[in-house]
Amino acid sequence: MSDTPVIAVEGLSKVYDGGFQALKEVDLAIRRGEIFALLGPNGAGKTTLISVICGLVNASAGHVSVDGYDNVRHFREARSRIGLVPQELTSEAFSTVWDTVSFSRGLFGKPRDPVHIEKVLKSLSLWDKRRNRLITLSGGMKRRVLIAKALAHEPEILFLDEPTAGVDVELRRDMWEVVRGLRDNGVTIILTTHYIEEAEEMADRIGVIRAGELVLVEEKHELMRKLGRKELTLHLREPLTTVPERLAHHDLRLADDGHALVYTYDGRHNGDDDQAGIADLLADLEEAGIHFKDLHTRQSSLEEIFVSLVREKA
Ligand SMILES: Nc1ncnc2c1ncn2[C@@H]1O[C@H](COP(=O)(O)OP(=O)(O)OP(=O)(O)O)[C@@H](O)[C@H]1O
Repeated sequence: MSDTPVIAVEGLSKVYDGGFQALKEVDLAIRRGEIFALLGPNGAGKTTLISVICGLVNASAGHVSVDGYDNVRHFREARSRIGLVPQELTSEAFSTVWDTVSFSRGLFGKPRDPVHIEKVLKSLSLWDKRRNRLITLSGGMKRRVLIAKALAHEPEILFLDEPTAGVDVELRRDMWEVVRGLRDNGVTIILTTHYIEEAEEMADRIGVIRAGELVLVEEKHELMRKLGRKELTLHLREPLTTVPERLAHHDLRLADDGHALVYTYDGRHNGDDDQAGIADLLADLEEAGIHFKDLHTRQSSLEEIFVSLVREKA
């Protein structure tokens, strides 16, 4: 993986006609070969950001370079490196899979290359359906056709706008496999999603956009480690009505009508600190004569982290 970002966004702002500012001085560097998930509430500016990077919407200020090419001055070079997967198939209902995908390649001025189209269709398990008209395909296959179209001109970078919006769980997992496969073949992937689970499952890095500002860009694991909270739940033999005074210095609360004690600790202090905290707690419990019959731990999900982040910045 080279160090030069495959996409460099600098000081990008967008004010739409009418004066609405949808992006505010966004800086972002996408690494070659990564899966980057852009998260944000409705109207945060995700689609605007993608559209500006892809050259579909003009920026009001700032620059974007794609593989070293300025996306305005060298639009063709920049755009040819990008595949864009929209949410839905428009028109073309009566074309065949093969024709639709081949046509997309032509739009980028690339010479016909049946071998490449065959490779793309096979990689997306669409080969058997190549003679089918789009109207005869299932929802999942149509989504695959969208990806095939975006890959027809051999882009290095693939943007997926809400790749699994409104699809069932099985198809979602299936799409995740497809996207991972593309990444394994060296394609850089940028996806927007409302499903935090999707980012948690797939992304190497996560960017959170809120009201046009990129409020955070972080390695997924780092984000979960830094902001994640951990919980230890002790299921008690005898229920308690209050947390005993001698345990008050631990961060404890009662749950399950006094049948459980929940100890919350910070994901930040992984390691010795926590070990000491839990060991102290257990010793104090023993001394207080509180016995438990079972315990379990959990770590906060990206969803919880995200909700607290968006709330924090509000
Ligand atoms: N052509 C336009 N003219 C004026 N305002 C626009 C235009 N397109 C988008 N906006 C506004 O810019 C803001 C960002 O929109 P954008 O579509 O980028 O958000 P998003 O994060 O993709 O949202 P969603 O998750 O709902 O798709 C919104 O307030 C939207 O109303």
